[in-house]
Amino acid sequence: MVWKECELPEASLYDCPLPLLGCFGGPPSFGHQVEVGQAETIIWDESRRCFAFHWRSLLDQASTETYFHKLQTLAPWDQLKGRKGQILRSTSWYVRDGCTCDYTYGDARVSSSQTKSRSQFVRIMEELTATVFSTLTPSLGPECWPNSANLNYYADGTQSVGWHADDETLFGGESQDCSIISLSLGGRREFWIALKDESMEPIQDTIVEMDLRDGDVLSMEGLMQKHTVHFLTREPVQRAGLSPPRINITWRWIVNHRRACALRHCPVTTPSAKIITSGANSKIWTRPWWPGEAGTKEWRRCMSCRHNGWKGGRNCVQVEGRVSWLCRRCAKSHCCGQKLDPEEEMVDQLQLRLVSKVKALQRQEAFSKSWDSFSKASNLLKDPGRCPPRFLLSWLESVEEVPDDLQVLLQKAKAQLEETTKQLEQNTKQRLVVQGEDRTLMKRKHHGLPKKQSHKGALPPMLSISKLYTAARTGSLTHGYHFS
Ligand SMILES: O=C(O)CCC(=O)C(=O)O
Ligand SMILES: [Fe+2]
Repeated sequence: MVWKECELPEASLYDCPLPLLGCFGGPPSFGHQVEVGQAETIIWDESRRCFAFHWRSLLDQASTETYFHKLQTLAPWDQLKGRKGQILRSTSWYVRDGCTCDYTYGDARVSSSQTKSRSQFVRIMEELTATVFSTLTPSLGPECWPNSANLNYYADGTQSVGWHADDETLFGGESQDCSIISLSLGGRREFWIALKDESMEPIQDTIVEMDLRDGDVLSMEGLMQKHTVHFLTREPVQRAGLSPPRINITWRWIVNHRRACALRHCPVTTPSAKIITSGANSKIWTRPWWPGEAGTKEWRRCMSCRHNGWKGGRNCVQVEGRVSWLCRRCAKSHCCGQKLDPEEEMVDQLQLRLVSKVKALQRQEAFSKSWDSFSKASNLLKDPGRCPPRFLLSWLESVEEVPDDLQVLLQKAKAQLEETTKQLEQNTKQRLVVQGEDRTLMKRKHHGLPKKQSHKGALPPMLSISKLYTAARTGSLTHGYHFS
């Protein structure tokens, strides 16, 4: 990770104080043990006026589960689709205090207009905004809280947001200080931040990686949207279709209301505390890539999880005593005894179970032919170990060979899936995002999926296994996860 000081420094914190949210609860941590309620610094770059902080589990599990469920079912979701009809993710838009501004990214516009469930949605968002900001910045009143939020719903790990900056005119982030505060609910996902070059492309050797888990809050402050881009990776193929759903809420301050908005000429109140202390020893600091920060990193596909996060790979290290190149997450879990998240272990076990079942059937001639034609029709690799689990399950279903223990799980998950899908669809407008090749290309490209899709062709109906996790979280499927 190479963050060098900027040659043309931005205004210093002393010349132009910035009320950093990361410093409200006292000095943030710089790579040390984080105290309860304390923020961990992810980026501290005084030369660019870029600051990012992370709060682990700001909301407890009971709250995250409640809000996840309410937002999943009551937010007016817009389903964003790519050119090939694939769902990129769903989004929703919330504004406070009489604002009627729409939100645009690329050429898709999310309206703030009325919907059936809007009043319930607004009530939940008001409550959630109060919960988060009275914890983060207890000394500030509601008039200082953000006046809008963009929500994203990722049904599973195949859905993501490409490299982009939240530099829309509405928030003024392209040229002035702009704070964005994001809350994660549901499944863990990886979030990368990098300095950007003149053409908005991330500079590869400046990527800072982190995990965002259920209840976590991340702030990006100062001129982050001017100098950096961020990216929510897709999960490794083997795991993507099984990863639990995630909702992300990013609060922002609209500082340039649209012409038609009644608040166009109203002054905007943003936090204005005189907090500029930091405890930082240096003017530039990024959270270390762990483990092996000192070791040589190479951009490769991880040899364990096979994740190709961006441009066919990601930062990997050769951990002592092993020949293979591993990504940050696998290096941690393989070599340093650090456990994966329980949900991920469940996914890995399920994948192993599915792969071994498919492999066992493959050894029988009749099934072997069926698998060959299925993998060919679905453009999959023949080796089941290299196939996404949902395809394995689809095939097992198609040959009626779902193991007994998974049968129970499947039936329950299907019932739950139908119910959730019905509720979700009631609140979801279909929107096709047409991908243009103009000035908006950068943003569009950054918000869309990478050009290549790994799986094409006709597929049998598929079970969205991500819903298993919704079920598992509510306890109804707990017993389904015992594997023989
Ligand atoms: O889901 C996330 O964590 C990132 C969302 C994001 O970057 C955005 O909405 O602009
Ligand atoms: Fe963003």
